[in-house]
Amino acid sequence: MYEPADVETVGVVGAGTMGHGIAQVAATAGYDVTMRDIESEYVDRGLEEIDSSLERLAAKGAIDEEPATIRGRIAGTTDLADLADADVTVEAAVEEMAVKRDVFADLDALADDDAVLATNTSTLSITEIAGATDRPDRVVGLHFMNPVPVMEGVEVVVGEHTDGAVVEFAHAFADALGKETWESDDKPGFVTNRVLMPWINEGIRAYDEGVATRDDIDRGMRLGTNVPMGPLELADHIGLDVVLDASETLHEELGDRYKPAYLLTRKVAAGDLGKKTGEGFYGYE
Ligand SMILES: NC(=O)c1ccc[n+]([C@@H]2O[C@H](COP(=O)([O-])OP(=O)(O)OC[C@H]3O[C@@H](n4cnc5c(N)ncnc54)[C@H](O)[C@@H]3O)[C@@H](O)[C@H]2O)c1
Repeated sequence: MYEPADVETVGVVGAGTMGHGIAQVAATAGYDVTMRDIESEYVDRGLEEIDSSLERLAAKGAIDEEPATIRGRIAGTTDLADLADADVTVEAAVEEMAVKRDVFADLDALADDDAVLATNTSTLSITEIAGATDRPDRVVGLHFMNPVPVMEGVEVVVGEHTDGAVVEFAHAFADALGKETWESDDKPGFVTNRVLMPWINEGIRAYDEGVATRDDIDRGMRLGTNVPMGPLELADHIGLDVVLDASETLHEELGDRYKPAYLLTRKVAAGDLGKKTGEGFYGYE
């Protein structure tokens, strides 16, 4: 098993909200990064987001190198085979088991035998994803928080067959990216989403049932419980489709107390997914 210092190249699958953030922090930590999405327009959009995030961080004096230097370590691609040299790959594609299993089977076939394959899944079983590979001992959950360059925490999720040395590597690798970790067993929603998703859904139900205005629900939770965002603004920030996918998985696995709120389902059906579409519980420019 290698140490984070032995890692040269990091692969990232998915250039969306999480994927481009993970690529950015890995490049900022000095690793060469190859980021893959299925369409070149998604890759380009991810790279543009990285450019503007690095510019913002540079303006605040929060990064030690020039944005161009960090950005120069990131290559975008639509070809998964370009991740063949990656010592560790973090998958951040859509939250669908079939997609993740396909990605992991393909990565397993092309990556070095000792490469670590990590998934950023919010709720899906690490063990089931690992089952698509011949190296379930080298598959681990690395659950980054959104926005990745800002949030300091990473949840390390341990699958049924994850090797202890790989778990140790996952903590050390997250540490090398400037993050702090905690560990969860591979149970639905892990620690964070098991507790967070019912909180968000209850906020949406309270809004739908007229308990308070949208703003007062968020304000009440911010001021009343000292969290930086209330449930409705946080849902918009995460993406309502992502919240719904996570809630549905928890509902299937853990029963009715995790049923997604009706208004969440309706907004996703309407295509109002939060910040990323400009409309969710709030409107965005
Ligand atoms: N959004 C959050 O707050 C958050 C937080 C923690 C974890 N996650 C998890 O991270 C993962 C990604 O979420 P996101 O919010 O970045 O979603 P997103 O919709 O912003 O991005 C997903 C990207 O994956 C791409 N994709 C789909 N299939 C692919 C494939 N086979 N290969 C490569 N790319 C593929 C899509 O084109 C899209 O660009 C999900 O598993 C999600 O549950 C999300």
